[in-house]
Amino acid sequence: MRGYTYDTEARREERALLVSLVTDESRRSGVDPRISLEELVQLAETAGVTVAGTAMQNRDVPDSKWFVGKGKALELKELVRAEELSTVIFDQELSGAQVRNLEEALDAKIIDRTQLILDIFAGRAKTREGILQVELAQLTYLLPRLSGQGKNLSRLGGGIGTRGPGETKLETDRRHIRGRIGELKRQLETVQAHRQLHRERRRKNGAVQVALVGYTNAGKSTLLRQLTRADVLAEDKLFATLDPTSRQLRLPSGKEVLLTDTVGFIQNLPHDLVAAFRATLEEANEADLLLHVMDASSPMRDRQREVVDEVLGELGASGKPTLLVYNKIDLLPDADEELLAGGPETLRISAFREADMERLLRSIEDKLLGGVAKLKLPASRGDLAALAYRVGEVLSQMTEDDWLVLTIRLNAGDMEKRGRPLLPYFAESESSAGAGGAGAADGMATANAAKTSDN
Ligand SMILES: Nc1nc2c(ncn2[C@@H]2O[C@H](COP(=O)(O)OP(=O)(O)OP(=O)(O)O)[C@@H](O)[C@H]2O)c(=O)[nH]1
Ligand SMILES: [Mg+2]
Repeated sequence: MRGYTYDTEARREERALLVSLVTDESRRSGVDPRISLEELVQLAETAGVTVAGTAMQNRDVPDSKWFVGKGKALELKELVRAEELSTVIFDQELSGAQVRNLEEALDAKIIDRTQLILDIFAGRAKTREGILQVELAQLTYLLPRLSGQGKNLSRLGGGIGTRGPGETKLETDRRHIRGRIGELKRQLETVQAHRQLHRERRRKNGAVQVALVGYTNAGKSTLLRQLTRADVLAEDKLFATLDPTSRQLRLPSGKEVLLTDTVGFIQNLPHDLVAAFRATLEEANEADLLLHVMDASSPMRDRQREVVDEVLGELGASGKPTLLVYNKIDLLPDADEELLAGGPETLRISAFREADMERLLRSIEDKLLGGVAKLKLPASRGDLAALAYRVGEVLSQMTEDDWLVLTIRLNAGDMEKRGRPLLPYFAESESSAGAGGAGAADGMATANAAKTSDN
């Protein structure tokens, strides 16, 4: 039998066959199995595997022993032998028993979609939190698959590449793994509490936060780089980004906001995994505005958009002010561009066009700034005037007798945090661009009316 230890060299030489089983259940899910398999090819390539070919089988339900039908298993065995393949990767999740049976029968390493994604994550996590999360997800995946039988556990742990729950850890028993899971959870709690503190401090400082979210490979990191001139890794690979990266972003008015890149989403991501990355995605949850970046050139773009919306829903971030950004428009023929769904809140851009970046910045600003309002302050209250400059952009300023009249384009978020002393002085509010802005501006007008009737 093969020894399943992999170094980078071996990883490069890995040649795999990719297999998808189409069942009644998967047909009901509405996910096109060919598109999913196509994505599996990209995932495998991202993991450094050479894809030798793909195969599909239709069956009402998976075979409990072999997952695919027995005849298909024999066919695969023949292929593995003839093509000298090292690995067979399945597009669906396999049970521990199925992995063992197939490994024995095909004499190849068997990996499923989840494990492949976990392997990619393991190779890419950089921060302590990311590394802990990946190990936790890997062990959670592994545990129910260790159904006794005294097999060498390292065989199950041997995914693509060597990182992840290292072989030494896996040679020990389940109890050890459970212990490790508990330990990882505790460590994560500490790291996350720390991050929470950090976030709260950021909030207190009044930093307005914008988060880039979207399907993997949509161009989020590229946009972060183009918009902030930051040196951020962007690659034509799935899951290039695992750890959230934040950079200062200067809007056209000169206002600075914090722009955060997040891990990309993918369909059929097991729930455990989503949970594992929940903390990372909390950055999205905390944001004042989401930029939902889509790859307009992908034939799967509508499905991808749904997947992202679903995950955002699970995170409790669905109601957030969101700007839909169709990216990579340069790859589309003009005629196709019109087919893109979306209303006035939708932007069509190419990350590589300077003019589009300026347009995007303006849209972010419009979306963030909650509307225009007039503020009438007693000229003696210079302290309040200073505050006014901090809650938005002052568009004009004039004096009327003993009053100072300011027209301000408000930032709704800031207003809530720091604008309380100003509330009674707002004379009127005009148009409001942002979602949160309308409410805030109304509130101010009302507060003013109450004040006026007092006098
Ligand atoms: N043609 C074209 N390519 C783009 C555009 N934006 C990004 N790309 C390319 O798309 C690929 C993926 O970009 P990334 O920025 O890494 O994507 P991401 O959304 O951060 O991906 P993950 O971190 O994997 O979730 C890279 O090769 C980019 O150069 C665009 O507007 N036009
Ligand atoms: Mg990225």
